[in-house]
Amino acid sequence: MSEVQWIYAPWKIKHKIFILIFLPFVFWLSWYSNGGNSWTSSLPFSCKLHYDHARRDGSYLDHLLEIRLPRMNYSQPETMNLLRTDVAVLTPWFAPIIWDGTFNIDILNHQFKQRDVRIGLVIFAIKKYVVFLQLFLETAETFFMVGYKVNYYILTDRPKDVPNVTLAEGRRVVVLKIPSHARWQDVCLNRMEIISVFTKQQFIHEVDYLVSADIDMRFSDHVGVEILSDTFGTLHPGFYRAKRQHFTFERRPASQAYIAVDEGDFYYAAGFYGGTVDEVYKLANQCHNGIMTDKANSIEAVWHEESHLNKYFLNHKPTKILSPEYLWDNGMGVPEVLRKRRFVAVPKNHAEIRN
Ligand SMILES: CC(=O)N[C@H]1[C@@H](OP(=O)(O)OP(=O)(O)OC[C@H]2O[C@@H](n3ccc(=O)[nH]c3=O)[C@H](O)[C@@H]2O)O[C@H](CO)[C@H](O)[C@@H]1O
Ligand SMILES: [Mn+2]
Repeated sequence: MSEVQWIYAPWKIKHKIFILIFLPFVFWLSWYSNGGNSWTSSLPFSCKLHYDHARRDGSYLDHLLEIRLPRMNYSQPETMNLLRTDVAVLTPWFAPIIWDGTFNIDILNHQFKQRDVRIGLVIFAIKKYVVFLQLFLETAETFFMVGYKVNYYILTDRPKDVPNVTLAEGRRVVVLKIPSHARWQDVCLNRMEIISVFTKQQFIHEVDYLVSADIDMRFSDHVGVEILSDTFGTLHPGFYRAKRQHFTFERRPASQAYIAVDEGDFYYAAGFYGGTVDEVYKLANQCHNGIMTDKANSIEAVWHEESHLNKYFLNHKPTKILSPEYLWDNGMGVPEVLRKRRFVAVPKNHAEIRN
């Protein structure tokens, strides 16, 4: 008799039992150790997906990518000298306030490029506001997130009026048709609901960060990854020097946007804010809920969704604050602290354009 013992013989009854019990266990272990996201994550063909994901995440493959990146030469960061002496560059909750002179864009690009971040710029062009699209898009191509993947999400009731603008590689226009509203106030208020719905449905699968901007604006200087953070808000050009009791917060306690006179950090403009897709979803959803509750109580906040945004940022402090360089109105002149005007209001005839 032969002494050969089969170590692995799937055709034998005992080994079949072995396969039936052991193989599922191997798959389960692999799935579990992959974070339990998807059973396909344990298969080899998903490696590339995971690699791409990790790149964007800035997580565990960083050290591999770094080998291929060039060395950087830049002057040593200062520990004993201030970058700016004329403005605050940090909030009491340790969020940086972004002014010209406070950041080195080369260092930031070096960091963000490794993650290959994708940015969604959300803009509404309802009714006559489509006239602002051309200049907005052209100047965004020159100044906004140059060198990065950008999706321009244009929410409009007039898709046919979206102009054809030449875009750099990796950047595209995504036109999303939405209904219009008779009152301009409702167009503004409705932005929160639309952003929350599309973020959950679509944006979350396509980009890493979302930036929401007014359309009656043009870019006139660099706006790049220095703005990106979990959440960021912009200091309103009309109130960045004002005392909090003069902020135009909603002051009626009946509104969900109510803020007392002795509360509030800054007055944030609704014309430029953003964050990671997850955080923008939470923000838009919560503001939308506040707006709906107000509606049920027959009250409309004084500055519409901007009032609700300010209430949200009071309770959920932004992790970065943009100086008014990132939202300026030339009607306010050009104070000395403002070394750059990056995103500027385009003058408009309110009565004409809103009706
Ligand atoms: C710079 C800034 O902080 N602007 C805020 C401010 O004024 P603005 O006076 O700048 O508001 P606005 O007329 O620009 O309206 C806000 C945005 O809604 C869209 N829109 C509005 C009306 C319309 O018929 N079609 C249309 O597409 C468009 O994207 C526009 O940019 O107050 C508004 C609410 O009162 C919003 O909070 C704006 O974000
Ligand atoms: Mn505006």
